[in-house]
Amino acid sequence: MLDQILRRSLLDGRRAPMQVSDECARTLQLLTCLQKPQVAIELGGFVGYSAIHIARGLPPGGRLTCVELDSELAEVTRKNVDILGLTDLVEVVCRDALNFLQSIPSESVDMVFIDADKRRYLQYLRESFRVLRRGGLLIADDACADGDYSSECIADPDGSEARSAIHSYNVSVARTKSLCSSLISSGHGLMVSIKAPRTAAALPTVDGSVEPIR
Ligand SMILES: C[S@@+](CC[C@H](N)C(=O)[O-])C[C@H]1O[C@@H](n2cnc3c(N)ncnc32)[C@H](O)[C@@H]1O
Repeated sequence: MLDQILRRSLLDGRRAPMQVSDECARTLQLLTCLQKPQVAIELGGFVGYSAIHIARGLPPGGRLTCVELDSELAEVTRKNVDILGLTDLVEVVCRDALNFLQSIPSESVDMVFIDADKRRYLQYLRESFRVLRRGGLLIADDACADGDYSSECIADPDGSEARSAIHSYNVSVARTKSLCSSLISSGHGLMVSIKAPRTAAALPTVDGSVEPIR
């Protein structure tokens, strides 16, 4: 059923497939099951494939907000979520991901999955770090930076800006003592980080350096 939905959503040939791999989707579902988030956020919905897997891993009472900039894709995601009977669990918001994150109160979110504009990964990191509660889970797709990003952004035709931003993201999470991170090699790589449950010592900055928490 899920495969049929995905195939139908891509069939018109206007969209290059950019959803996570099947293996990655299962890993996301598994991580969601383990984290048991009440409040989860996904940045970059596309046609809803990863959103559906995250939603399937949610505990009772848990909700996912899926943020997608493209109104047509947001509508396709809504439709696909509805076909699978997950409408009560997923809200699809048509909005810029960074702008959305900036509107969220600090330490109010249990899980963030980053998969929107690759060039903005460091900004997403900083805002996600702020909105995550201690013990919150942060997952970033494409951590191996080995995908073809040429179809994702007209302003970055060879994907070099995307690759460089992902690299800076990886360096930044590795240097941030208040994040415990590890790379899972599903698909193009999932960088998985937990915000330290105890006193945070430092937070990431947009240039990849680390500054102490005041
Ligand atoms: C790689 S796809 C997401 C795939 C999806 N997570 C999945 O696995 O099924 C990236 C998506 O991010 C969306 N996007 C790009 N820039 C964005 C932005 N600034 N804010 C929100 N969404 C954005 C694109 O329209 C695209 O649908």
